[in-house]
Amino acid sequence: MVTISPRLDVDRLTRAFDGAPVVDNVSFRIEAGQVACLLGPSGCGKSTTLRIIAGVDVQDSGRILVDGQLICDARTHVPPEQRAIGLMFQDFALFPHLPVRENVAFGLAGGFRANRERVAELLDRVRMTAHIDSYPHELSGGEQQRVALARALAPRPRVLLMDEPFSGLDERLRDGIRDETLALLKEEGTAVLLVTHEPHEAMRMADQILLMRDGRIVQQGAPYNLYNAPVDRQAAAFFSDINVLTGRVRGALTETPFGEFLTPGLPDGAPVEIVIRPQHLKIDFDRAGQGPSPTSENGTAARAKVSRARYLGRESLVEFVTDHGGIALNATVPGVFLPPAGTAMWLMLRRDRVFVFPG
Ligand SMILES: Nc1ncnc2c1ncn2[C@@H]1O[C@H](COP(=O)(O)OP(=O)(O)OP(=O)(O)O)[C@@H](O)[C@H]1O
Repeated sequence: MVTISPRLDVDRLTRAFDGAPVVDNVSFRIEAGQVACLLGPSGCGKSTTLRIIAGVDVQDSGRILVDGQLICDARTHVPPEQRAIGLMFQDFALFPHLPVRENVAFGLAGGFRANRERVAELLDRVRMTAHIDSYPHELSGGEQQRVALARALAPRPRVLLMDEPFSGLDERLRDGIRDETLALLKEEGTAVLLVTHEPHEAMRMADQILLMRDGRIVQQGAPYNLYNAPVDRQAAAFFSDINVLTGRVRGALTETPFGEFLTPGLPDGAPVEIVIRPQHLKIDFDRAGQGPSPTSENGTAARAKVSRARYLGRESLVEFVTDHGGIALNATVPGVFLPPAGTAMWLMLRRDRVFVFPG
C-alpha cells in the first residue's frame, strides 16, 4: 500500500519566549489543495507558528515536514529559501521600482525574460494582464493584492503561508478577492495556511479551521463542525453572539425555565452552562397569558418581555428578559421585527442547537 504524506505536517511544535509558552504543542496537517485557517484572538501565537514554518523563527521542540520531507526538528533546519514555502503577509508590499511583470517573476530564476509564459498565465488568472507593464503605485489596493498573489504563486510553492492577507483591503472588496484567491489556490493545488482573527474570513476560506487560544489548538475541523459542535463556551462565542443559561446538575439533569436538559457524566451540584445562538431562539406570541405547548423539538416555552428591539438590516435583534429568573436573552429574527419594549412573548430553545458545557 502506498501512503501519501500530507503536504504540510506540523508535529508537536513548541516555542516559549522568556519562559512563557507562546506555541504550545501545536500539531496539524494540511493536504495539497486544502486551505487551513489558523484562527484566534490577537496574541494567541498564530504569527509565531507561521514564522516557525517559514523558517524565520526556530521552535524549541517539534518538527515540520513538507511532502514527508523533514524541514526542521531539533537537529535539522532547512533555510527558509529552500523550503518551497511561499509567503504572503499583511504588508505584502510589491517592489515599487519594478513593473508588475518583474514583481511576479521575482522569485523565478532568470526573471521575466526566462519566464514569460508563467508570468502571463498568472496575470491572466488574476485578471491583471492589462497591467503587465504598470508600476505598483499605478494600481489600486485590490490590484496590488492580486499581483502579490501571482508573485507568491509564481515559483509553485508546495505550501503558501498567508498572514492576514486581506486586512489592508476595503471591506467591500474583500469577499470578492477572497473568493478569487481561493479559486486560484485550488487550481494550483497549493496547501495553504492562512492566519486570521476573523471568524467570517475563516468560515469563508477554510476547508479546515484550527482554532487557537493561548498557544494551543483547542479545536480543529471543518467550519460546519466548529460552528455546530464547539468544544466549549469560548469556542461557541468566537463565531457569534451567544446566550448563556446557568444551572446546576441534579440527577444528570439541569433544570432551566425552558425545561430540563440532559447533563450526563456531571456530578450532582456541578455548575452547567447552556449555550444557544440568538438565531436559534424561537419566538411565539402571548395569547392571554398562554404560550405554546411543550414539544420535544423546542422544549418548554418561557414567558419573557421585550426590553429592546433593533433593526440591523438583514435581521432584527430583539432583547428579552424572562419573567422567571430575570434572564437576559437575545434573539435574532430575519427581516423587520420590532415589537415595542414591554411586549410579553414566549421563547423556546431549539433543542438540537443547544450546547451544554460544564460551568
Ligand atoms: N520575538 C518575541 N519575543 C518575545 N515575545 C514574543 C516574540 N514574538 C512574539 N512574542 C509574544 O508571543 C505572543 C504571541 O504572538 P503572535 O504574534 O504569535 O500572536 P498572534 O496570534 O499572531 O497575534 P496577532 O494576531 O496580534 O499578530 C505575544 O504575546 C507576543 O508578544
